[in-house]
Amino acid sequence: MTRLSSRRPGDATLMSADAATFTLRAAQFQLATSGHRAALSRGPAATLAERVRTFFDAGPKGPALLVGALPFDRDADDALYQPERVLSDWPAAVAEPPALAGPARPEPAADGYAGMVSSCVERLHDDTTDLCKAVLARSLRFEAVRAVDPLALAGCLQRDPSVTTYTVPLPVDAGQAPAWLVGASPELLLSRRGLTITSHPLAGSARRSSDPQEDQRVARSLQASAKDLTEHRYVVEAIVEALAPLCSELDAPDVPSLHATETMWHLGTPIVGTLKSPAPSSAELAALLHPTPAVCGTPRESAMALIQSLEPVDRGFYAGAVGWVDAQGDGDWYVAIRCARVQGKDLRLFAGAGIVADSTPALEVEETAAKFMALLTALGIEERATRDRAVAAR
Ligand SMILES: C=C(O[C@H]1C=CC=C(C(=O)O)[C@@H]1O)C(=O)O
Repeated sequence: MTRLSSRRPGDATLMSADAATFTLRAAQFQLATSGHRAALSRGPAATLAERVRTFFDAGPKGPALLVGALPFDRDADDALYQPERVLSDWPAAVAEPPALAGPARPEPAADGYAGMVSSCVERLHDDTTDLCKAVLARSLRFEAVRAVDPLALAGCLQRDPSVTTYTVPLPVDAGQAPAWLVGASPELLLSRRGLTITSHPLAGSARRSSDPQEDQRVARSLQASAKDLTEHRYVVEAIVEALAPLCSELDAPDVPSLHATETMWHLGTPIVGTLKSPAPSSAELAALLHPTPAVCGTPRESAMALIQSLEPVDRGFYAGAVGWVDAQGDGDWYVAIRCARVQGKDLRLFAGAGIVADSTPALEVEETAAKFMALLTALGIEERATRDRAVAAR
């Protein structure tokens, strides 16, 4: 199977996208597939390992590969399928990203989101709850002047070399326009090659500055922020706790390091392990870890209940995971953040922030506004950054 391509997307003999085009482009690894040969039977995270095993055990013809997405909610159905073919040439965008037809429609408005954060902080101070952290998200809805080409949007997101861009077809009802999740994730949930696994959780964030000195000051202050270190620690603890019983070796540094995208600083921890044999597949491991406290919270069940009671929009596949698994169990799964659900002219951008007991509502509004910038910039509204920050924060 040809998965690794040394070709840079955009400079190849180009093919155009079909409604089932899947792309995942990381610094070291690129995968693009076309067509939809067979669907993996749909189901919740708890049954994914078994469904993947059954699929490959049947010895299907075609690429020995499943690609797709896990939704945020472990109980909702995932969307994995076997593609028709693995592309050796990167699929082309057929158009530029279209102009937006009007202003953002926030879901909820900034003051509504600040209110959600206040309710969450109150809950975190309540002695009768076991909640330690919850990640609260909001969205911005836009209409474009014409149908959005997911590959064009991904192409713009690829200007940031630090992220993994993705276009993942999503299930739609009969008769509806095709839908995709399109994004630029900085966060590796789980990668497996043979017995070696890696994960690179992120949590704790600050908006980068265009002034180099100020940018360094922001980075140092993030590294020293007790609130952000706490947010981060919950994520690393959950991942190490889940993986340790499956590994003969597992290494995670005690202190997180800085991880930069074009627009954000994050705290990150590189985790590396060796699986015991027989090793679970990458899909099984992703389903085990997901959703980590980077997108849900601690403990998972209490955080999930709070998210579902406070957020006005169903996350769908935002804050889920996107990736691939092959018949050997190898694969890569990225946390589905910094993304938009795209369907026809409709775009819904998502951003969330981890809330702990000493979070401040206004700062979490600003953090989510900063996280929208990757997508807003890709949509061509960078030049008006000041105004758009206001738009994103509204
Ligand atoms: C939930 C998101 O980011 C997560 C990943 C990195 C840092 C995060 C934070 O600092 O809150 C979030 O946990 C998002 O971008 O929508």
